[in-house]
Amino acid sequence: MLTAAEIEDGLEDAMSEQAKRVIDIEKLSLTFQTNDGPVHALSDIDLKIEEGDFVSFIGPSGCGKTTLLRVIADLEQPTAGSITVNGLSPEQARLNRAYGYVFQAAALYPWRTIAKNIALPLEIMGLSKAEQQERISKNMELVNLAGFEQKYPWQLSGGMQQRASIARALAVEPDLLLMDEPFGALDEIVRDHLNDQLHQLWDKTNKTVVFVTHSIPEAVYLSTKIVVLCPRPGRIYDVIDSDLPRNRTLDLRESPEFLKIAHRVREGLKAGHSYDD
Ligand SMILES: Nc1ncnc2c1ncn2[C@@H]1O[C@H](COP(=O)(O)OP(=O)(O)OP(=O)(O)O)[C@@H](O)[C@H]1O
Repeated sequence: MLTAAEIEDGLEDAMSEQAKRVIDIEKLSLTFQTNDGPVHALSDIDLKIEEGDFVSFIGPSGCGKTTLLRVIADLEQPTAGSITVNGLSPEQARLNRAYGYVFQAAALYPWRTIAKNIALPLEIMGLSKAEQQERISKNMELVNLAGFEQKYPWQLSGGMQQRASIARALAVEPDLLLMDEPFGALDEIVRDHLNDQLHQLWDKTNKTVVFVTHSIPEAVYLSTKIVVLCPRPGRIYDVIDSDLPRNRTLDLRESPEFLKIAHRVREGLKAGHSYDD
């Protein structure tokens, strides 16, 4: 028989387990009503994301990756099922500034310096000038852009602009970072470099990241969990919990363990792919 203290310990463990769940999605579907009829963007999605996970959504065009990210961010409403973010509705989580969102294009205001772009959400939050300055310096440093504060976006390369937009998302100090193909438009060498930097940043800060990509090496290199989606209707085909070491460098991509996971992702993508796309 369990003692009262053991029951209490068990309850505490269960509660702290519960506290670590960042995203909980159950039987979630989303159908868009369009002039051409309904589009089943997401169907029967079940997914759990824990604190500190790096989760990639990968799948062919139109399988619902962006829609799923937008549901988490409260930018789209599911038509069935449930979702919580930090135990709250996506709307409450958004109002609590639970997440930072990084878009496909850097989306920086060209008439503002990089520092002023990063300051914008902080001004809206009502932080003092000194607090804004502190967060700008800290996050410019984190993305290796220290010294570029007074430049305008057009004076920076595409990769630097994307790093600046990551710094802007981080400056709000969210525990959750939602990233929609942030490096999709960059050449492969720059992309490798940014993958490496993002991995180190995640490792240092232990944030939870949800990341949309089309690239198998990017998904496998960055993720602790890879969610393979397939289209019509958009659904989860496979969830791969990566057993690669947390400490990673780009040469890991040549290892048999890496290639094995990449192979499983590729098989999942092939199964869900239509060559009409
Ligand atoms: N606002 C909308 N109204 C109607 N249909 C939409 C809307 N947004 C997305 N869709 C449709 O929902 C499906 C999923 O789109 P989504 O953008 O989530 O796919 P994706 O996997 O992110 O694609 P890609 O890789 O091309 O960015 C597609 O068929 C798309 O046309």
